Amino acid sequence: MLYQVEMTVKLPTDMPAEQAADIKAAEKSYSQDLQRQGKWRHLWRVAGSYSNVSIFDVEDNAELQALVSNLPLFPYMEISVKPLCRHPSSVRDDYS
Ligand SMILES: O=C(O)C[C@H]1C=CC(=O)O1
Repeated sequence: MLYQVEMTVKLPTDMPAEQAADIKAAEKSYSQDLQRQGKWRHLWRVAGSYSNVSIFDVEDNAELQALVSNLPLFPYMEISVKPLCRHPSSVRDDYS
């Protein structure tokens, strides 16, 4: 199943810079691993913000919840999720 996930990062303003850098590095590694597995299909920055729009390709709601809740930045993000299905006018044949 495909999901559009929008994540907005809100780190506490008093978080020490080194701690923030460590969490961001862990997040990068985790997200790149999921991208290489094909589970995190797209990752786009929303211009002018500390938000991203992502497309996840996972088995079901439970797998999405497991992956997203393990994000190192999860405690510091607002997240919205929209389930996607194929558009009848789409000419693409590389996804279901
Ligand atoms: O920067 C972000 O949008 C948050 C998060 C998503 C992937 C990643 O490396 O960081």
